[in-house]
Amino acid sequence: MTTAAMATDNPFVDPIASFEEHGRDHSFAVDSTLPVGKNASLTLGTDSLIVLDEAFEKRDRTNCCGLWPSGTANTRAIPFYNILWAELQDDELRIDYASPASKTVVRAATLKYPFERQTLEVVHKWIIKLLDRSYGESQRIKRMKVLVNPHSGKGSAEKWYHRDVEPLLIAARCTIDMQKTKYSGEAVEIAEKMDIEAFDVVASCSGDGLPYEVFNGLAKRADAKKALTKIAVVNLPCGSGNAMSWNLNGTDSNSLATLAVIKGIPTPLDLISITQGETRTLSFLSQSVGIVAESDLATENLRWMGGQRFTYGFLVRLWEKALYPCDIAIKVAIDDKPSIKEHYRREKSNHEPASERRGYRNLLDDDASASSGNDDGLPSLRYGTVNDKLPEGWELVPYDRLGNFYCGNMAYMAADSVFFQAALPNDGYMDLVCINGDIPRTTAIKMMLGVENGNFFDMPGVWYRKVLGYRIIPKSKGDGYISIDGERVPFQPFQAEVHKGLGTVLSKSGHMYEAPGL
Ligand SMILES: Nc1ncnc2c1ncn2[C@@H]1O[C@H](COP(=O)(O)OP(=O)(O)OP(=O)(O)O)[C@@H](O)[C@H]1O
Repeated sequence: MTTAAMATDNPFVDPIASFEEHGRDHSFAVDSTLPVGKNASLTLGTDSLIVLDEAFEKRDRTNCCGLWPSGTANTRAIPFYNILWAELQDDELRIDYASPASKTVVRAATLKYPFERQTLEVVHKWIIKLLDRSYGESQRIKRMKVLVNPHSGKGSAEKWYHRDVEPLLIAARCTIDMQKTKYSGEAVEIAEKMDIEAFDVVASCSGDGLPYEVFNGLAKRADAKKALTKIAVVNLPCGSGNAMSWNLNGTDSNSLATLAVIKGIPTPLDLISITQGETRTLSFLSQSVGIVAESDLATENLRWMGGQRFTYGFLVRLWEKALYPCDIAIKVAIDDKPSIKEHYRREKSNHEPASERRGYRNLLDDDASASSGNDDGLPSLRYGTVNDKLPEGWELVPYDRLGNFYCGNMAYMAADSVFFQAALPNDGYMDLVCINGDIPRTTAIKMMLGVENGNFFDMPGVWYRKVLGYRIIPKSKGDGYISIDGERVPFQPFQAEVHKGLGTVLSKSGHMYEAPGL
């Protein structure tokens, strides 16, 4: 049988290898299949390692509840994405991989095969190829600072770390320095003081609160710009709100998120400077004034309701047609939905390297000169602070019927809630949604459902813009709610401006969020 025929008959033959091999020598095919032991072989397929082993048939006929891609009784296809490591130990070839235990759980597992000493060089080369295909552009053996918030969510973060996270990191040969946070704000101090040369990643086993602290700790350093570029901030979801993990890992399962981090690609992330009073902080997720802030922050007493508490708070306020009058000045970048869609599609097909996705070098914008700053600290503020006079061209407009002011830097705000369908990790814009508070109740409920079913962006009452900065001055008397990344801040005016690609995260694609998009 010719190789070409084999390729069509046998789904496990790498078609590229077959094509290259056709009419040439047979070196690639020999190299991609490694005979191991008497009745087994390992083949580098198109996107999987194909393990052919007579012993499977006797040992396990169940294909692990159908969780592996289909093979025959004596083959197993392990996606390269699931391969964690491979090496020679004594006279054995050892392959560590993430084995599916259910649809939402993977566990570290190992394959071991003996090999002949005289084939050492061949096996060695084969391992190099396997690891190349398994990691692609993702860094291997990541050096991880892991922070565990024992109080996150229902208080299980430490247990989940030891059960779901650590074994996978060890199997992938990551180096781990784990620390439990002892008090609120400690992650800021840890990030501010850490040796950034000794680590590649800070992973928080928590909700979104700890990554927020880590970004802000890195931002406090004298070498903030370098630290935010070098250290990837990631979330291993253990909280009640795990938006960061949904956006970047596509899951709130700890073990699947750990695998996504192990295989994650460094991705610049826009960060937003918030000035309020005399403070300057960084936001990575969202800012809200009005119904969203209040539904989240004013329902802490309803925590027992779990995820439903937010929906309940939202519906009560919708029913009351609550208004949150504000004066707002906005530096708009794109203000109509067709242009936003076009921008989104253009960015989706843009695969320029990470180094090109930071700063405002290429933005033809009058304010670009001050964008990057000249020193190693945080970039200077192009639009000044909330205490400065309004930047030129900005105009404060009364929004007296405002119901919801919601500005996002990521797409998912919670599981199943893609509020910002056009959000991109490093397009240099924030996504701003404004909704009037006096729209009919039925429309408001349709909008709420639209967030879950993906129709939200196109709804007529949803005012969606891409913006570079804004100032907001709440007008109601007394104490209201403003939320920055889910944390309550004083009910006072604040100003925001975005810094293109200032931070770094790990993502699956290297340039997009895991949300369905537009
Ligand atoms: N040991 C600790 N004791 C009390 N608070 C802590 C401790 N460690 C961290 N925190 C605080 O817990 C808060 C919540 O952090 P987390 O990252 O888990 O986000 P979250 O999504 O808000 O959590 P939750 O799941 O509780 O809603 C953070 O503000 C952090 O400062």
